Amino acid sequence: MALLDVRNVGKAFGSLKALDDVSFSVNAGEIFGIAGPNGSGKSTLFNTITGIPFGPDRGKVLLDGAEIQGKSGNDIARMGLARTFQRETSFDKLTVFENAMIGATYGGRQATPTAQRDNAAEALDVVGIAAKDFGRLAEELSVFDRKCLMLATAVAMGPRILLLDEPASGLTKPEIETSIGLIRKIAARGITIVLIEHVLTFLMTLSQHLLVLNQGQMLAMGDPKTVISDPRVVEAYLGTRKPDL
Ligand SMILES: Nc1ncnc2c1ncn2[C@@H]1O[C@H](COP(=O)(O)OP(=O)(O)OP(=O)(O)O)[C@@H](O)[C@H]1O
Repeated sequence: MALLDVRNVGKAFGSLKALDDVSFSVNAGEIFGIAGPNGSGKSTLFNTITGIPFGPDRGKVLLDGAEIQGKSGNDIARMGLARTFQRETSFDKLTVFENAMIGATYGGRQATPTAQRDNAAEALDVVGIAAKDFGRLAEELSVFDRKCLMLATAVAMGPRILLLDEPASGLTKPEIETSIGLIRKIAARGITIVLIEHVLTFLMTLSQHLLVLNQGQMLAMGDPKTVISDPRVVEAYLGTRKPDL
C-alpha cells in the first residue's frame, strides 16, 4: 500500500482550475519529485495535501490508508506528515535550538523533555548546523542556513513523510549540491520525501518517480528519464521558460 495516495484531487480559485483531477501515489521510502512551470499548481498541491491553508474541493488524500482531507493541520502533523515552504520560514527572534525544539515538541508530544532535546539536536546535526550555532538567533543566519533550519525543524518532528517545496530556490550551485546530500541523508533515515522543484537536474538526481504538472493538470508521470524526454514536458517548459538544467 502507498504511504501517500492522492486521488482525483481538484482545487479551483474562482474560474481558475489550479488543480484538475490530479492522482498519484508515493511508496514508503521513496523520493517522489514534482515539477512544472510557474503557476502549474505545485504549491497548491502541497497546500491541499496538508490542508494549510485549504484542502481540496474534490478528491481524496490518504496517508497510510487513512483519509486526511478535512483534518486539522495538527492532526495531519500527528499522523506523520511534515512540510517545508518555498521561502525559508523560521521564528526569527528565537534561537536555532529553540526553533528545532518547536518541531521536536510538536511532533514528539509523547516523548520526554530529554528525548525532545535529543531529537532537536540530532535534526540540527543532520542538516549540518554545528552545536556552536545552536544559541544564535535564527534571523542572524544566512539564507541557506535558514533553509537548513526550516528543514531541521521539520525533521525534528519525526515525520514519516516530508513535503519539500522548492528547497533549491535562491541557492547557489554549491549550496544546491549540499542540499542534495542533505535530502539523501534525510531519506536514508527512512523518511519518505515528496519534492517540488524547478531545477530539473535536482529532481533527476534525487527522484525515483517524477510527476510533471502543467496548468493544474498531470502532464506526465513515471521514471524521471522517460518523463523529462516526453515532448509534452519539453514543450511545457520551453513554452514558458527554459528548464534550469
Ligand atoms: N490563494 C490563491 N488564490 C487565488 N489564486 C491562487 C491562490 N493560490 C494559487 N493561486 C493560483 O493558482 C495557480 C497555481 O499556483 P501555484 O502557486 O500552486 O503554482 P506553482 O506551480 O507552485 O508556481 P511557482 O512555481 O511559481 O511557485 C496560479 O495561477 C496561482 O495564481
